[in-house]
Amino acid sequence: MDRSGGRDRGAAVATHDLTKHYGAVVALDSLDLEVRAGEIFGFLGPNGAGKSTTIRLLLGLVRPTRGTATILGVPVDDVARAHRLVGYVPGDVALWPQLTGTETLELLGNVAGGVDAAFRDELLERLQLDPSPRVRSLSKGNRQKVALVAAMMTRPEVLLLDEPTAGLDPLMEAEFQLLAREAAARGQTLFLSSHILDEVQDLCDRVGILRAGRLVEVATLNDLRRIGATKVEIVVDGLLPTLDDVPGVSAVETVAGNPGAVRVTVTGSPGPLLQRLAGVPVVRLRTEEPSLEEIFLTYY
Ligand SMILES: Nc1ncnc2c1ncn2[C@@H]1O[C@H](COP(=O)(O)OP(=O)(O)OP(=O)(O)O)[C@@H](O)[C@H]1O
Repeated sequence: MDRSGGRDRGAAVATHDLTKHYGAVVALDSLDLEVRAGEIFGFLGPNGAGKSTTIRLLLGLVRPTRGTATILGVPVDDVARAHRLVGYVPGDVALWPQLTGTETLELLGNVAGGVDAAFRDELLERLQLDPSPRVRSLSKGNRQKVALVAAMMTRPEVLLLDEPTAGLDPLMEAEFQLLAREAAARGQTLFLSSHILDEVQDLCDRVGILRAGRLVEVATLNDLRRIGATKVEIVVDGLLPTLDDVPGVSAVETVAGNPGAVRVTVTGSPGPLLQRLAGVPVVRLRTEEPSLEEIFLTYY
């Protein structure tokens, strides 16, 4: 979905052959990715897949072994310019323990510039964060909220968020989702890493799936659902036609005790199966869509 309001600003995030080795470990292997301006892009993968490494590379916090990355056309190694365009929440939020939340936001706001104080206060209220205690005495979830407010309060063009809702309770997670949608509606781009499918499935336009440092898929969630195999149970009155050779049909299982019943798995269009069943007295046809969880497990 294009939420950029028709503005054509090119790719918000673009990487080419982006690669990071740590000794013998290939944390990220030749990533080619384009995230469009104004989209909410989910970056999914199991622990250790390379999500945080990618975000650190985009922030210029680590240097690539090979390859390039840009934020709205600005090379990420031009740190001063690139950081004017981004807000971020790191995976392991590290803040100054001796400062209060308010002081932290003031400090980070001075560095970033362009803080809208009214919007910052709205964020604090909506995330129900009292920023007056010292950071050292804040819970993990509340520290996460400080980082979220700091990332969002300047309304940056691009938000790079590494597991942004880690430690938030479900109510606050829902509020974060609202804030993320509002940001995208304003034309901001969100790049959201997560290993939790639920977190991205309601929010993201497209997702990239990373496994062991390699991008294995980039697709909309609807496309992913279509890629998955649908289970179909068919009951006919009489003899079943042969189904093994129907294009897209696999895992044909008969049902014990019922010679007219069969379970099959269909990938892609169900058309060929329906053609084969034309003229057969079908008494029951039940389909079961794959859950996104099942689809993701096939990638992981
Ligand atoms: N500083 C480092 N030194 C050595 N190896 C590292 C370093 N940082 C990351 N790695 C390795 O690179 C790989 C990718 O790690 P990364 O933190 O990017 O994964 P991730 O997808 O963010 O995982 P998680 O969901 O657990 O945060 C892992 O094998 C990790 O052990």
